[in-house]
Amino acid sequence: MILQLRGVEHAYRRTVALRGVSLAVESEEVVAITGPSGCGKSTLLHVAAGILRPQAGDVTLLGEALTTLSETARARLRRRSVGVVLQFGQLVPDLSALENVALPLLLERHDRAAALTAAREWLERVGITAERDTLAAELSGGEAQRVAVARALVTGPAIVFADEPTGSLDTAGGEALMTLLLGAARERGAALVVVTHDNVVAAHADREVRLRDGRVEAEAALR
Ligand SMILES: Nc1ncnc2c1ncn2[C@@H]1O[C@H](COP(=O)(O)OP(=O)(O)OP(=O)(O)O)[C@@H](O)[C@H]1O
Repeated sequence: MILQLRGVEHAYRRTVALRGVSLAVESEEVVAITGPSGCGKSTLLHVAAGILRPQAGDVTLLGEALTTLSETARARLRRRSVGVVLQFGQLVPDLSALENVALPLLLERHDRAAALTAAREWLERVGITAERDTLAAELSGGEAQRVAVARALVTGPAIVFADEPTGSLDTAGGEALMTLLLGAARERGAALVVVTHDNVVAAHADREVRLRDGRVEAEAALR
Protein backbone atom coordinates (compact mmCIF):
# COMPACT_ATOMS: atom_id res chain seq x y z
CA MET A 1 0.00 0.00 0.00
CA ILE A 2 1.40 3.38 -0.99
CA LEU A 3 -1.10 5.65 0.73
CA GLN A 4 -3.40 5.18 3.68
CA LEU A 5 -5.71 7.71 5.34
CA ARG A 6 -7.55 6.77 8.52
CA GLY A 7 -10.29 8.80 10.14
CA VAL A 8 -9.12 12.07 8.61
CA GLU A 9 -11.00 15.18 9.75
CA HIS A 10 -10.41 18.77 8.71
CA ALA A 11 -12.25 22.06 9.09
CA TYR A 12 -11.55 25.62 7.93
CA ARG A 13 -12.88 27.72 10.83
CA ARG A 14 -16.53 26.70 10.92
CA THR A 15 -16.62 24.90 7.56
CA VAL A 16 -16.08 21.19 8.08
CA ALA A 17 -14.46 19.83 4.91
CA LEU A 18 -13.59 16.23 5.91
CA ARG A 19 -15.58 14.25 8.49
CA GLY A 20 -13.65 11.03 9.04
CA VAL A 21 -12.28 9.86 5.71
CA SER A 22 -10.45 6.55 5.33
CA LEU A 23 -8.86 5.57 2.05
CA ALA A 24 -6.14 3.19 0.90
CA VAL A 25 -4.31 3.36 -2.43
CA GLU A 26 -2.15 0.52 -3.73
CA SER A 27 1.09 0.96 -5.67
CA GLU A 28 0.39 1.61 -9.35
CA GLU A 29 -3.32 2.12 -8.70
CA VAL A 30 -5.25 4.93 -10.43
CA VAL A 31 -7.97 6.36 -8.17
CA ALA A 32 -10.46 9.07 -9.17
CA ILE A 33 -11.90 11.19 -6.35
CA THR A 34 -15.29 12.54 -7.41
CA GLY A 35 -18.28 14.26 -5.86
CA PRO A 36 -20.20 17.54 -5.95
CA SER A 37 -18.58 20.94 -5.60
CA GLY A 38 -17.52 21.65 -2.01
CA CYS A 39 -17.65 18.00 -0.84
CA GLY A 40 -13.99 18.05 0.23
CA LYS A 41 -12.12 16.64 -2.78
CA SER A 42 -9.34 19.25 -2.90
CA THR A 43 -8.94 19.18 0.88
CA LEU A 44 -8.56 15.39 0.75
CA LEU A 45 -5.93 15.66 -2.00
CA HIS A 46 -3.95 18.31 -0.08
CA VAL A 47 -4.02 16.19 3.08
CA ALA A 48 -3.01 13.01 1.23
CA ALA A 49 -0.11 14.78 -0.52
CA GLY A 50 1.19 16.18 2.77
CA ILE A 51 0.50 19.80 1.81
CA LEU A 52 -2.13 20.26 4.53
CA ARG A 53 -1.96 18.75 8.00
CA PRO A 54 -5.38 17.43 9.04
CA GLN A 55 -6.84 18.24 12.44
CA ALA A 56 -7.48 14.56 13.22
CA GLY A 57 -6.66 11.15 11.78
CA ASP A 58 -3.55 9.56 10.30
CA VAL A 59 -1.95 9.68 6.87
CA THR A 60 0.74 7.21 5.85
CA LEU A 61 2.44 8.01 2.55
CA LEU A 62 5.19 5.75 1.18
CA GLY A 63 5.58 4.19 4.61
CA GLU A 64 5.99 7.53 6.41
CA ALA A 65 3.46 8.71 9.01
CA LEU A 66 2.90 12.21 7.59
CA THR A 67 1.10 13.50 10.64
CA THR A 68 4.20 13.09 12.80
CA LEU A 69 6.83 14.26 10.27
CA SER A 70 8.25 17.77 10.50
CA GLU A 71 7.40 20.26 7.77
CA THR A 72 10.96 19.93 6.39
CA ALA A 73 10.76 16.14 6.27
CA ARG A 74 7.36 16.28 4.57
CA ALA A 75 8.67 18.75 1.99
CA ARG A 76 11.65 16.46 1.28
CA LEU A 77 9.39 13.42 0.84
CA ARG A 78 7.16 15.40 -1.52
CA ARG A 79 10.11 16.62 -3.58
CA ARG A 80 11.65 13.17 -3.96
CA SER A 81 8.72 10.82 -4.38
CA VAL A 82 5.52 12.75 -5.00
CA GLY A 83 4.27 14.63 -8.06
CA VAL A 84 1.56 17.23 -7.58
CA VAL A 85 -0.60 19.03 -10.14
CA LEU A 86 -2.77 21.62 -8.38
CA GLN A 87 -5.59 23.78 -9.68
CA PHE A 88 -4.01 27.20 -9.29
CA GLY A 89 -0.72 29.00 -9.00
CA GLN A 90 1.64 26.09 -8.98
CA LEU A 91 4.20 27.49 -11.42
CA VAL A 92 6.79 30.10 -10.52
CA PRO A 93 5.52 33.05 -12.63
CA ASP A 94 8.85 34.69 -13.47
CA LEU A 95 10.62 31.51 -14.52
CA SER A 96 10.24 30.07 -18.03
CA ALA A 97 8.25 26.90 -18.73
CA LEU A 98 11.56 25.03 -19.07
CA GLU A 99 12.98 26.39 -15.81
CA ASN A 100 9.77 25.51 -13.97
CA VAL A 101 10.01 21.88 -15.08
CA ALA A 102 13.74 21.65 -14.29
CA LEU A 103 13.26 23.20 -10.85
CA PRO A 104 12.37 20.05 -8.84
CA LEU A 105 15.51 18.35 -10.21
CA LEU A 106 17.71 21.37 -9.49
CA LEU A 107 16.35 21.53 -5.92
CA GLU A 108 17.46 17.92 -5.52
CA ARG A 109 20.94 19.00 -6.72
CA HIS A 110 20.82 17.22 -10.08
CA ASP A 111 23.34 18.33 -12.68
CA ARG A 112 22.01 21.47 -14.43
CA ALA A 113 22.50 20.24 -18.00
CA ALA A 114 20.85 16.88 -17.25
CA ALA A 115 17.96 18.62 -15.49
CA LEU A 116 17.35 20.89 -18.49
CA THR A 117 17.48 17.94 -20.91
CA ALA A 118 14.95 15.97 -18.84
CA ALA A 119 12.73 19.06 -18.60
CA ARG A 120 12.87 19.58 -22.36
CA GLU A 121 11.90 15.93 -22.97
CA TRP A 122 8.92 16.17 -20.61
CA LEU A 123 7.77 19.43 -22.16
CA GLU A 124 7.84 17.76 -25.57
CA ARG A 125 5.73 14.88 -24.26
CA VAL A 126 3.05 17.32 -23.07
CA GLY A 127 3.21 19.21 -26.38
CA ILE A 128 5.06 22.34 -25.24
CA THR A 129 7.90 23.20 -27.62
CA ALA A 130 7.51 26.74 -29.00
CA GLU A 131 6.56 28.08 -25.56
CA ARG A 132 9.54 26.47 -23.80
CA ASP A 133 11.16 29.81 -22.99
CA THR A 134 7.94 31.71 -22.30
CA LEU A 135 7.58 32.97 -18.75
CA ALA A 136 5.01 30.94 -16.80
CA ALA A 137 3.05 34.14 -16.13
CA GLU A 138 2.51 34.54 -19.87
CA LEU A 139 1.27 31.00 -20.62
CA SER A 140 -2.42 30.30 -21.23
CA GLY A 141 -4.31 28.32 -18.58
CA GLY A 142 -4.14 25.16 -20.65
CA GLU A 143 -0.41 25.56 -21.39
CA ALA A 144 0.32 26.18 -17.72
CA GLN A 145 -1.60 23.04 -16.83
CA ARG A 146 0.48 20.97 -19.26
CA VAL A 147 3.72 22.47 -17.91
CA ALA A 148 2.53 21.59 -14.38
CA VAL A 149 2.02 17.98 -15.47
CA ALA A 150 5.55 17.86 -16.92
CA ARG A 151 6.91 19.31 -13.68
CA ALA A 152 5.03 16.73 -11.60
CA LEU A 153 6.42 13.81 -13.62
CA VAL A 154 10.02 14.89 -14.27
CA THR A 155 11.32 13.48 -10.97
CA GLY A 156 9.84 10.01 -11.64
CA PRO A 157 7.56 10.07 -8.58
CA ALA A 158 6.07 6.94 -6.96
CA ILE A 159 2.72 8.68 -6.66
CA VAL A 160 1.11 11.60 -8.47
CA PHE A 161 -1.71 13.74 -7.08
CA ALA A 162 -3.70 15.82 -9.56
CA ASP A 163 -6.49 18.26 -8.74
CA GLU A 164 -8.77 18.83 -11.76
CA PRO A 165 -5.81 18.57 -14.19
CA THR A 166 -8.10 19.07 -17.17
CA GLY A 167 -9.92 22.05 -15.67
CA SER A 168 -8.48 24.69 -18.04
CA LEU A 169 -8.65 22.56 -21.17
CA ASP A 170 -11.36 21.89 -23.77
CA THR A 171 -12.75 18.35 -24.07
CA ALA A 172 -10.19 17.14 -26.61
CA GLY A 173 -7.30 18.81 -24.76
CA GLY A 174 -8.48 17.38 -21.46
CA GLU A 175 -8.76 13.90 -22.90
CA ALA A 176 -5.25 14.16 -24.40
CA LEU A 177 -3.77 15.39 -21.12
CA MET A 178 -5.48 12.65 -19.13
CA THR A 179 -4.21 10.00 -21.56
CA LEU A 180 -0.73 11.41 -21.14
CA LEU A 181 -0.92 11.55 -17.34
CA LEU A 182 -2.26 8.00 -17.14
CA GLY A 183 0.20 6.68 -19.70
CA ALA A 184 3.13 8.24 -17.83
CA ALA A 185 1.90 6.93 -14.48
CA ARG A 186 1.30 3.40 -15.79
CA GLU A 187 4.61 3.34 -17.72
CA ARG A 188 6.57 4.27 -14.60
CA GLY A 189 4.50 2.18 -12.21
CA ALA A 190 3.41 5.29 -10.31
CA ALA A 191 0.10 5.48 -8.48
CA LEU A 192 -2.21 8.32 -9.51
CA VAL A 193 -4.87 10.01 -7.40
CA VAL A 194 -6.91 12.42 -9.49
CA VAL A 195 -9.66 14.76 -8.32
CA THR A 196 -12.23 15.37 -11.02
CA HIS A 197 -15.86 16.10 -11.65
CA ASP A 198 -15.47 14.98 -15.25
CA ASN A 199 -16.93 11.49 -15.80
CA VAL A 200 -14.71 10.96 -18.82
CA VAL A 201 -11.63 11.48 -16.65
CA ALA A 202 -13.01 9.26 -13.88
CA ALA A 203 -13.67 6.49 -16.39
CA HIS A 204 -9.90 6.14 -16.93
CA ALA A 205 -9.33 5.15 -13.29
CA ASP A 206 -9.10 1.69 -11.71
CA ARG A 207 -11.38 2.81 -8.90
CA GLU A 208 -13.71 5.72 -8.17
CA VAL A 209 -14.12 7.09 -4.65
CA ARG A 210 -17.11 9.40 -4.36
CA LEU A 211 -17.27 11.98 -1.58
CA ARG A 212 -20.31 13.75 -0.23
CA ASP A 213 -20.33 16.25 2.62
CA GLY A 214 -16.80 15.33 3.68
CA ARG A 215 -17.43 11.59 3.81
CA VAL A 216 -16.80 8.68 1.43
CA GLU A 217 -20.25 8.05 0.01
CA ALA A 218 -19.42 5.20 -2.38
CA GLU A 219 -16.51 3.30 -3.91
CA ALA A 220 -16.57 1.43 -7.16
CA ALA A 221 -13.95 -0.69 -8.93
CA LEU A 222 -13.93 0.33 -12.59
CA ARG A 223 -11.67 -2.37 -13.94
N1 LIG B 1 -9.03 27.83 2.49
C1 LIG B 1 -10.31 27.66 2.84
N2 LIG B 1 -10.90 28.46 3.76
C2 LIG B 1 -12.19 28.30 4.10
N3 LIG B 1 -13.00 27.33 3.61
C3 LIG B 1 -12.47 26.51 2.69
C4 LIG B 1 -11.12 26.62 2.25
N4 LIG B 1 -10.88 25.66 1.33
C5 LIG B 1 -12.03 24.97 1.20
N5 LIG B 1 -12.98 25.48 2.02
C6 LIG B 1 -14.37 24.96 2.17
O1 LIG B 1 -14.29 23.58 2.54
C7 LIG B 1 -15.26 22.80 1.84
C8 LIG B 1 -14.55 21.75 1.01
O2 LIG B 1 -13.78 22.40 0.00
P1 LIG B 1 -12.92 21.63 -1.09
O3 LIG B 1 -12.22 22.67 -1.91
O4 LIG B 1 -12.10 20.59 -0.45
O5 LIG B 1 -14.09 20.93 -1.96
P2 LIG B 1 -14.06 20.39 -3.46
O6 LIG B 1 -14.91 19.16 -3.44
O7 LIG B 1 -12.68 20.25 -3.93
O8 LIG B 1 -14.81 21.55 -4.25
P3 LIG B 1 -14.68 21.97 -5.83
O9 LIG B 1 -15.11 20.78 -6.63
O10 LIG B 1 -15.66 23.11 -5.93
O11 LIG B 1 -13.26 22.37 -6.07
C9 LIG B 1 -16.07 23.79 1.03
O12 LIG B 1 -17.22 24.12 1.77
C10 LIG B 1 -15.14 24.98 0.87
O13 LIG B 1 -15.89 26.17 0.74
